[in-house]
Amino acid sequence: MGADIGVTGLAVMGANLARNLARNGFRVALHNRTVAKTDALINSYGSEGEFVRTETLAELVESLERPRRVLIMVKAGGPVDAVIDELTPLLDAGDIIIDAGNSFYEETRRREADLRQKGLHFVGVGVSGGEEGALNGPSIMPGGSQESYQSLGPMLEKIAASYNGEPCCAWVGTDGAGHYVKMVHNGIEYADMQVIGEAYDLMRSLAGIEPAQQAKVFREWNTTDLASYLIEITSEVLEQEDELTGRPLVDVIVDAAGQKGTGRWTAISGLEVGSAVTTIAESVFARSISSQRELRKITRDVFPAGVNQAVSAQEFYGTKESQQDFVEDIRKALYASKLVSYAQGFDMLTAAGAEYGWSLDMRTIASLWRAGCIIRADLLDTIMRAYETEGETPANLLLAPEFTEAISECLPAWRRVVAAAATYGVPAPVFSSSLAYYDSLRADRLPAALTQGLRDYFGAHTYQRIDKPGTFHTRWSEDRTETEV
Ligand SMILES: NC(=O)C1=CN([C@@H]2O[C@H](COP(=O)(O)OP(=O)(O)OC[C@H]3O[C@@H](n4cnc5c(N)ncnc54)[C@H](OP(=O)(O)O)[C@@H]3O)[C@@H](O)[C@H]2O)C=CC1
Ligand SMILES: O=C(CO)[C@H](O)[C@H](O)COP(=O)(O)O
Repeated sequence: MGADIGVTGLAVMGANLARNLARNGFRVALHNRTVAKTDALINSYGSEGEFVRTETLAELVESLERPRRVLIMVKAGGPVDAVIDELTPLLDAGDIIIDAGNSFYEETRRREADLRQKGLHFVGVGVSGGEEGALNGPSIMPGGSQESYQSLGPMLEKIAASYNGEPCCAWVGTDGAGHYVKMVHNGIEYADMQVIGEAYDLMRSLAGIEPAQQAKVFREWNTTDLASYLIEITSEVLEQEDELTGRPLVDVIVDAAGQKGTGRWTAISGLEVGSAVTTIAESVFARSISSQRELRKITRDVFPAGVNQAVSAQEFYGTKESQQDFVEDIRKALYASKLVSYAQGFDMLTAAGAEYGWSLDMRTIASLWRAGCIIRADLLDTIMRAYETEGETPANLLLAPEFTEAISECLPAWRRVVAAAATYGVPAPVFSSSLAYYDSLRADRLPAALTQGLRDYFGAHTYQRIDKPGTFHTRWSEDRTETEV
């Protein structure tokens, strides 16, 4: 009997997905470029299910039932193409190649089109949940053809996380749609982490609340409408003591955030599809600034922190009562900013669906993120409900009845927190830009009118008028009369 599926790429994610498949009763053929990893997996976990050890991709393909299903879980980019190039001549029409890594959706579109020509199915699948999720049930976002999902779906649904008995796995759209949805998930993940970071920084810098004490605050917040995996693990990271120094671990970690690309792609794609994903983009830039350590050092030397500002902030927020009020303000600012990042994520999904011809269903996508993935949060169940009412899809999530009241309720606190951050010089780029997004959406008039006037002045770019249809230009360098063009 052949194996049900082959997995190539047995680093943390591939190894755990393979184990998850085997634990769920599938016969799994294993392959890794470095054979020692295959052996390590079989030695440690071989008793968890049925594994077939292979040393080459040819052996892997040979060991599979038809139509063959090969899941690639290697480093995104060139390695995926290298594996596909080696696999393709070994496969037959109707076989399925699955790329479950964090591949760039445009590459998935290219690979899918290319392999379709050769009679193969190529399925780009977004997988989220990290190491633990891959093993015990991740959130799975498959793209590719609907036909391939018929063969693959039951298997993926079986190993996925479940929420109220529903699998967090559903076909989301053709070609690169799965990887696009995963990319947006990661963009939101960046924003989620950045708003948590800003809340931590403000509590510490302005109210003097130390990490261990903040762990309790985050644990408390996890019982509110902020309840989520990332809030939960924040308390664990904050209470961790460094073995070597006895200091809070967070104080000995270098303050330069890494990034592998998905956040940057989200920001770029937002610009391309014309969706203002300011909160998400600002989160990516926050990581970029953190990594410019040399520049930060030089700047700090030129503009030292205002010691007096910090002292007055401590006087203001340091007393027990004002501290409590400030912490509650920060919680509200965090929640409102988080809502904005989800609103932007879904807005760009809507725009991308139209751009790429994907029938992305926002309700389904929200449902997939309710469990298993890194951004899982109670909020996603509410978002799912916001998209449930047929014919009443909100133009923007902030306008859904589920959230309008929440935003109004958080608003005064959100403004106070942003004002405090600016007054005392604590960077809060995402709290601020999320508030600016909200204010921009609700503004009666934007200064874009002046921008249009300036564009017309220097480049004859024309403008439209509020009081009559048509396109107009003022003869700025002549007699300044207006002409319709
Ligand atoms: N880590 C995480 O939390 C998550 C990761 N992902 C994505 O899943 C994928 C796998 O991630 P992860 O498990 O962390 O592993 P890595 O991204 O670190 O990739 C390591 C794997 O890629 C293989 N590999 C690298 N280059 C090649 C090549 N040229 N040819 C063949 N194989 C190659 C390695 O083989 P060898 O052992 O021989 O070096 C190894 O199996 C990535 O796309 C990642 O972005 C998705 C969700 C969460
Ligand atoms: O996909 C993931 C989680 O959902 C991966 O952990 C990814 O590496 C996170 O992105 P980055 O490394 O850029 O923070």
